[in-house]
Amino acid sequence: MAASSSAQLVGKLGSAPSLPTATRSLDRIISAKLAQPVTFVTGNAKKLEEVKAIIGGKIPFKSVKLDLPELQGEPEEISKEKCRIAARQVQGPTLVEDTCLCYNALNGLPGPYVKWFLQKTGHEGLNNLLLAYDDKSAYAMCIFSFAMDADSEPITFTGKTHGVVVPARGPGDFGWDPIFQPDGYDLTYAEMPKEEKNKISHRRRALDKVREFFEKHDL
Ligand SMILES: O=c1nc[nH]c2c1ncn2[C@H]1C[C@H](O)[C@@H](COP(=O)(O)OP(=O)(O)OP(=O)(O)O)O1
Ligand SMILES: [Mg+2]
Repeated sequence: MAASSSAQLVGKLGSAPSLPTATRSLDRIISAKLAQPVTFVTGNAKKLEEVKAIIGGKIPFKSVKLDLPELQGEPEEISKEKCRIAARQVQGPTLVEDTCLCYNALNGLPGPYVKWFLQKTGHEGLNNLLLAYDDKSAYAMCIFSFAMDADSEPITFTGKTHGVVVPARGPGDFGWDPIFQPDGYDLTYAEMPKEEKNKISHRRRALDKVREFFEKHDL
């Protein structure tokens, strides 16, 4: 971020020292038009493709490819911490997201750890995790976090799509898409045309909230 706009933001923060951090950060967002486009940080090209297809042109953003740490904890905290780490590098308005695949029979696991299960055990392993259970239902969840800069408390936006876990069907070019079949469809995410997935996906639902927030605050 340019030194002048950074100083301007710090000035706004300094003017409301008694407010709780989250309120203060929202106050700064409301009162400060973005001095530079949002930087969406991800190491995943497929995510970026979907984010572009869903909000490209609606929210001006650029992207940076960084290998962010895979953190542990509750999904919302993971996403916020990921945003704080990314914002330190970006030095300006920062957007990240963390994606979970949550099995109801396993009280939300593998959740944020799905990346490792996928990497180590593949689609078959992700199915086998549910062998002991009749309940194959799951939800895909995306939590975006946005921060004005490294000093701001990130704000989160969550989107969920419910469905069932099935043996892999369809192209295997994006994560666990072949084993997730959203409710109301006979097709897995992988079998759907991209435009269809982007209409109903966890990512779409979260990004609708991000967009509303940007519109509401005229960013
Ligand atoms: O819509 C999706 N459909 C299928 N698979 C997906 C989707 N979205 C993320 N995924 C995969 C990527 C990774 O294996 C894990 C989430 O981990 P997650 O840390 O959020 O993603 P990542 O490390 O690939 O990229 P990033 O640099 O943004 O953290 O689920
Ligand atoms: Mg990651």
